[in-house]
Amino acid sequence: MEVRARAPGKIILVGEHAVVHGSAAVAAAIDLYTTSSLSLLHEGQSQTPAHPLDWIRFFDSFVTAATALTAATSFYYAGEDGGAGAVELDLRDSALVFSWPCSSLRRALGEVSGKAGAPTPCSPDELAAIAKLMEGQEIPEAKIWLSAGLSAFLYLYTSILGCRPGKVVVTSDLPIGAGLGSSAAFCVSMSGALLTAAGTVGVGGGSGVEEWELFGKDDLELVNQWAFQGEKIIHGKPSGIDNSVSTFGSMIKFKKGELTNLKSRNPVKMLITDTRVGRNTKALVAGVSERASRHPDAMASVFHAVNSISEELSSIVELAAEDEIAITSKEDKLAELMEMNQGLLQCMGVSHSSIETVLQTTLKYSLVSKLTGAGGGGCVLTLIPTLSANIVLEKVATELESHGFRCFKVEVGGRGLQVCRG
Ligand SMILES: Nc1ncnc2c1ncn2[C@@H]1O[C@H](COP(=O)(O)OP(=O)(O)OP(=O)(O)O)[C@@H](O)[C@H]1O
Ligand SMILES: C[C@@](O)(CCO)CC(=O)[O-]
Ligand SMILES: [Mg+2]
Repeated sequence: MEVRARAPGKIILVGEHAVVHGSAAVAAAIDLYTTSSLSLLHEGQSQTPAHPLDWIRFFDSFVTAATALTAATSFYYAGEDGGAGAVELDLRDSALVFSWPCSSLRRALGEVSGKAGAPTPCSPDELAAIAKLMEGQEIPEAKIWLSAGLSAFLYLYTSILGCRPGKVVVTSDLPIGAGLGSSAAFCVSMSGALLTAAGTVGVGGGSGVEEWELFGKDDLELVNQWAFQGEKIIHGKPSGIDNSVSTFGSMIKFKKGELTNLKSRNPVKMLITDTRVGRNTKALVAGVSERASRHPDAMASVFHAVNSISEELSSIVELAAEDEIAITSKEDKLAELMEMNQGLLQCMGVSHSSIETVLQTTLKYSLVSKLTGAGGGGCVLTLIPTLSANIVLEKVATELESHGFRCFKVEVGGRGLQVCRG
């Protein structure tokens, strides 16, 4: 049985960081996805490549990448394990394969049997056991940041399916660690695939034809709860906004765990600029919390101001959906609110010289930008007004790319988690 689940990345229009401290924020799904494809294996089933092309890929990676050593070791382990098999994670875009023999998982985590209902948070003991299981993996130094994603994977896999053998292949359109919610899309697609394979969600679904299915609200709620636990392993203290918008899609207002769906008739258009400056959400979120504990009153005022901006922006989106304000007036207001939010993100200490370069460049063309996600580098949003000429867009993108940045346009407010069974 193969289950594929895909979950979108997101943009945060306003409210990042402040949302961790209880303010409202507004986010929307984008049309870039992470896909997790899960195949369950029977105990004793061989994990060596079945298809001749897979053997070619296997040997190719063996000679070209040191990481293939890990893959090779995993096949050896699968044999040593008395044929009991392994749990394998193939990160296709990074050309890295990780594998854990089921016997090692059982030794480290005990006889976990898998869980059908709501998640139990990963305990400190479990986290320590997972950290030990990571020691055997050869993660290239330049990609050491992957270890957080691998830990979230091991937690989700073993908690939902127990220590039974299986293989998950992950591919993604999203830049990783750049503010577009790659960690949430990873956790949502993984939880969606695992819970579907466990028969916990999507029961009765599946038309027998290979097509993308949407889940009902209760199933999505459950996937979202599991994905949030995965996000906690990667982020430390997530607000839950990223996994919620990745699971449910659309445009949402999010405050203290409460989600409001925002109807949006004329979705906003955004240019995204990836500064290609690497950053880490966990560290940036911790940095803002430290600033808040050094200056509690000042930061409370900053978070309060962000809350007002998010509330105002969400009511403008809703009024525009009901045709109560014209699209151009809506865009002027959104641009001003985004500009104000960017100033407050600078107060929080999460901007970066590369982000400032994007802001100054787009301002030359009278376009407003703000960072999106955790900041510190990563991606910047530029609002594209309906009436802006294509030639202006081309010029601004060319100038941004001359700085070494990468620009792309996204569709905003699309679908959340989708699943396909093969
Ligand atoms: N496709 C993937 N494969 C493996 N790990 C992934 C993948 N996508 C994300 N991750 C994990 O998530 C981490 C990036 O998460 P992080 O929260 O720092 O950035 P982000 O989610 O892209 O941005 P933001 O949280 O600001 O929206 C990576 O370092 C990795 O551990
Ligand atoms: C920085 C942050 O507000 C958004 C990251 O996309 C963190 C969070 O809400 O979990
Ligand atoms: Mg993230």
